[in-house]
Amino acid sequence: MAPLLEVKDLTVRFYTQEGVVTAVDGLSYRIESGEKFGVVGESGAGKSVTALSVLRLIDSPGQIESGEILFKGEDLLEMSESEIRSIRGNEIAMIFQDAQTALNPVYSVGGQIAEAIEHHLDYTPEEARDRTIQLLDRVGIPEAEARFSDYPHEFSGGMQQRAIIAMALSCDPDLIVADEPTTALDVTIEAQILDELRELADEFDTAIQLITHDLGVIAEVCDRVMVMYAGKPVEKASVEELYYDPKHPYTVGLMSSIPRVGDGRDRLQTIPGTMPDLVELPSGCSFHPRCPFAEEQCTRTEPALTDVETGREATLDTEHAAACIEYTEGLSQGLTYSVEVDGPADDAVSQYVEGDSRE
Ligand SMILES: Nc1ncnc2c1ncn2[C@@H]1O[C@H](COP(=O)(O)OP(=O)(O)OP(=O)(O)O)[C@@H](O)[C@H]1O
Repeated sequence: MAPLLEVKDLTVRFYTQEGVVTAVDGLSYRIESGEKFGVVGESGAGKSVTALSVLRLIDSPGQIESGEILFKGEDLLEMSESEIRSIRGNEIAMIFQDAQTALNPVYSVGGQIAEAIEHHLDYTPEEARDRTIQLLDRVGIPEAEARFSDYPHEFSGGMQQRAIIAMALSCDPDLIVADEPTTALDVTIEAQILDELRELADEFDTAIQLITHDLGVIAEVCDRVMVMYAGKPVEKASVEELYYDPKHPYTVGLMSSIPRVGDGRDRLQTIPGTMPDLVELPSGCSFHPRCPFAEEQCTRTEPALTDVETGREATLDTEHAAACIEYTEGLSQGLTYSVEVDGPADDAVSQYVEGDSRE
């Protein structure tokens, strides 16, 4: 059976007055049926553009330049507008950060969900209403039946986001693309909603592509993760591997921004510097100007995404891949640093935070 989603060599550009922005550059990844796949990186990494591409929602001045987006083996980029519309909201649902734009203020919350169910699943109005109430209840809305007719403004932000999740699940999609679904919420509510999202997606066997700038959110929900920097994947691994054995210096830097229980800090250090201008990327490895481990050759050589075990170029089947010259095949000596950690990356993180590069 074909994998649920396979993105191959996707490149997306925006033609702006400042120049041509390559927001996504030769990106490939795969999501298996039922899998929870995280995409993480700072603002401007190309996460949202990737998500919008999967839904074929890139508008001018943006353009999908090349690549394939295979959904159950069929290329979404080759489909007609009407074919893609029947997939959107039906087989692939989406959840965005801003609930306000997803819920129409002039219709009741329950009414909107029920209408989507009637339309997509061919239910009678009564069946759709019952299923809506069940779903609202399942996502944790108290007295779901009584609240069916409430308008969006009568829901708190957290409840609105729960309703959006109910809406996304209502048509039993195979894939939910969730872009920063809980960023606007308070941390406790965020954790509850992420738990529910994960639980419901497991129950319905729905795959998730979860986009976030927060590795803590990935840990709550995902099985596998792709770290993006300046439009490219810099590391791909299972969540466990990524946390216990991160290979790319950027990943380690992102870890230093996860708040830890008991460390007394709220949001911690962020990686010094900012994402480069995507119109004119630095030479060599795009991350080198911010990398505390960078050496001269990092300014000249752009590292391919490499299997960290074999040193060969990564494929979609590679378990753990990183795009750092440290892992590139043929490098006679490698770099002198190593990001090796026993615990959850603590040593490497503190090394990073202190700006202390290797010997
Ligand atoms: N409509 C647009 N017009 C021009 N450039 C755009 C547009 N949308 C995105 N871009 C470019 O693509 C880059 C990647 O954007 P994207 O929204 O995917 O980043 P992101 O990783 O999702 O960050 P964020 O968390 O801020 O959304 C941006 O830095 C910007 O340069």
